[in-house]
Amino acid sequence: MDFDDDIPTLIEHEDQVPAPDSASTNRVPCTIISGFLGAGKSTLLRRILTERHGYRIAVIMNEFGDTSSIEAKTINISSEDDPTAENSQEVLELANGCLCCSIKDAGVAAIEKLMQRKGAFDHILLETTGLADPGPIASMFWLNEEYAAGLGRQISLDGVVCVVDAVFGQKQMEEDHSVDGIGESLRQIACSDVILLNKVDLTSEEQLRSTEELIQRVNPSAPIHRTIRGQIDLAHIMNINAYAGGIKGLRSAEHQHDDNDNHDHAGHTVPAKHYELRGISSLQVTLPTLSRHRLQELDEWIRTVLWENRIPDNDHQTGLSELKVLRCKGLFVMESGEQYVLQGVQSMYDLSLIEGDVTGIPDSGKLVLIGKGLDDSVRQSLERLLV
Ligand SMILES: Nc1nc2c(ncn2[C@@H]2O[C@H](COP(=O)(O)OP(=O)(O)OP(=O)(O)O)[C@@H](O)[C@H]2O)c(=O)[nH]1
Repeated sequence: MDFDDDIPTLIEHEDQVPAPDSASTNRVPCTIISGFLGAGKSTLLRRILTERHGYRIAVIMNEFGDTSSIEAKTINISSEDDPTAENSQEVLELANGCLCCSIKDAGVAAIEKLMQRKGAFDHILLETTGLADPGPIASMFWLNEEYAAGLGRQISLDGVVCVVDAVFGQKQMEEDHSVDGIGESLRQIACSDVILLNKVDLTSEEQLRSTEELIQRVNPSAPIHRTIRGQIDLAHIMNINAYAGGIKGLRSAEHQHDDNDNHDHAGHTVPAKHYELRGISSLQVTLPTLSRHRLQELDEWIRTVLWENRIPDNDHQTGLSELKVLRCKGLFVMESGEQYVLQGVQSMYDLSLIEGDVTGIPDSGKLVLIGKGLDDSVRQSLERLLV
């Protein structure tokens, strides 16, 4: 089931995965696959490695696991600096043109080395371990896009996909503990751009709805797709451009419903929705059209929240353990007609002007924050800034 009709999303789904070179750059998009322990990440990736989809995808897995069912030849890619086996990579070349690479070093350098030896790919899928927080990994790739030289610049972060176990997912989320109150399964959901609710063959409709509701409370902006053994149209997880500043990915936002919007007491509309689950919460705010000055103020507000973990107009809230944004997305519509896209992961964020044709993009802006401590005081602070 998709929540696309009910909840706002900044991610577009297309019937076909767009041609790899249709993007404005020739960077190889990288999708991070996160997910709960045993939820079905490897099953999804193994399916992609064996299916005939016409794409040359490099799949980077934690371990090959049982690859005996996959027809592949092994290639050893050793480093020029270290021709001995120590830092070499073992790569499987699959019949459908995909490459499967098991890495101990999940860093950008390992992928660059792979690209140097085997040429560019149409797409890279990177599996994280079931206990990994995808936020820092996503930041690393994003940072790399900005600062890396050479090959590193050719990799761009496309999106983060989280595979959730339909049977145990709800329990995992409800029992998720950690020192700072946000356990790994909640972090994974919070940082995701797309959720796959997998193993739906093993549970009831009631359980599925209840799990979907919980997921939605943690991350209202990620579409949820139900899957069995990772069966998913690749267009839902590849080339989603979740971190790009372009207009792709924004058009579906016009289908958003705001039935439960809040109105402030002065009668102004700064509609907001707030959800919370075990310390992790999200805040969605519909934004009015912005003047340039207001945009600067909003930009400053976001920087303070992201970098100082506090709201700007509340000096008493030192908040380092209170307020923490894990993911933010936004669309800002200017009085001049210009539109800006905000993308943020952890403390990194990017505000970029949408260039070209903006037809079909909604005329009201939106800000979605996902993290910890996003309570009424944060919403009110935004209202004070915007109204
Ligand atoms: N019935 C059913 N079983 C599934 C489905 N998806 C995966 N499985 C099984 O669930 C088990 C775990 O799947 P994996 O793909 O290994 O899960 P994973 O997320 O990679 O696991 P870790 O890497 O250990 O976190 C395997 O035995 C799969 O065959 C599904 O949709 N339905």
